[in-house]
Amino acid sequence: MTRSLVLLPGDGIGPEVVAAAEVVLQAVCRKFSHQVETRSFTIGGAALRAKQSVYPDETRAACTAGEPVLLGAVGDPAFDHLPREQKIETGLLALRFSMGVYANLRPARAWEGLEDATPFKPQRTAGTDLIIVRELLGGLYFGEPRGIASDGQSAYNTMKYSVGEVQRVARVAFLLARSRSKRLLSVDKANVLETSQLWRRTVNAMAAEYPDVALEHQYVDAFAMNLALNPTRYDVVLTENLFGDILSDEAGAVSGSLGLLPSASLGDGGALYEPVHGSAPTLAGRDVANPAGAIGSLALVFRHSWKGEDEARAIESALARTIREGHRTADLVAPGQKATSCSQFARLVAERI
Ligand SMILES: NC(=O)c1ccc[n+]([C@@H]2O[C@H](COP(=O)([O-])OP(=O)(O)OC[C@H]3O[C@@H](n4cnc5c(N)ncnc54)[C@H](O)[C@@H]3O)[C@@H](O)[C@H]2O)c1
Ligand SMILES: CC(C)[C@H](C(=O)O)[C@@H](O)C(=O)O
Ligand SMILES: [Mg+2]
Repeated sequence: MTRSLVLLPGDGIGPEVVAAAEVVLQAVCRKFSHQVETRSFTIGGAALRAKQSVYPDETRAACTAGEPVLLGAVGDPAFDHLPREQKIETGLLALRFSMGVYANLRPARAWEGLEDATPFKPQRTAGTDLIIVRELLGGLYFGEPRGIASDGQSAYNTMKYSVGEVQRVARVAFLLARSRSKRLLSVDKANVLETSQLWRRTVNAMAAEYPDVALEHQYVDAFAMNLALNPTRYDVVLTENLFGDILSDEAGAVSGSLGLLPSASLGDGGALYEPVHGSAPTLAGRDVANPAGAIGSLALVFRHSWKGEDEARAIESALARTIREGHRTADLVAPGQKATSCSQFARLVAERI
């Protein structure tokens, strides 16, 4: 059977980390005798330059046809001045919205061999293995009305959630918790925000359907601290869009680098896979980016889209072994120390599949 994967290399380091994931994909196909056909489309600044649109029609058609999509990153400082409707980041949100991917799974773990690479004490981070389930299509990112007043002296965004929006992402989190440690933490700001009060009430009401899952709640400010103090305490963490965006970058620091974090965005149809990091413009074109987040995202393609748990584990084990054996990209070495390049790191992972 031939599987299809849509590739969106995007901007900055995006094409380099996607190319790294492709090298690993080829190794997986050889080992497991799979055939995967890849097709690449433009998005973001690259698409704006080539097609005058951040999310061109042919890219949209490919991404909404039901096949999994692997995105590198988007973002280009040359276009930061554009108004919101034309912004590259607005194109990324349009991609996610068009694919209907409301549950963004962002796993973060401590890596054996990287104990000295985080600012945290290894005895606190060792054993960290958590997944943030970030609601991806609601909240402040999409709420209307939004805008800047005509006199330019004030601006506003709307934080909005419906019961249905909370239920569909909470269901993913409850089921994930059931398949793991049976513990679910929901993070909100219910002491201040009505959206969070609705969020908490909805999640509490659903808990009866999952009596085997122990549900806990924390306010987002307290959890931001606890994630740094005690990351090993947490397993599945459910939260709304903006809180999840911020907390997942913090989880990147707990792991050692944002470049290590993969993600899977799931909905009722298609699935979008992307490293958590952005286009890191200062690293682009230098073969220095860490491709682990993109390679880990490929593992998630196998796990969630292709029912390929063995393949996913093979990729994750090869990644862990490469890191354990001391191969580190520039983000993980001390200044002046020799680093493994992005492309070389990918080859090392591929050899270990
Ligand atoms: N999913 C996405 O496409 C996505 C995500 C985040 C940011 N962005 C966009 O990317 C651009 C840059 O944003 P930013 O600087 O805030 O975030 P960023 O994630 O690009 O970079 C943050 C920091 O992490 C480092 N970093 C990120 N990825 C790395 C990797 N793979 N290897 C080594 N180091 C890595 C960068 O050098 C930088 O120091 C912006 O245009 C932003 O909107 C896109
Ligand atoms: C670039 C931006 C729109 C995006 C987000 O906020 O979702 C990014 O920060 C992420 O974490 O994927
Ligand atoms: Mg982010």
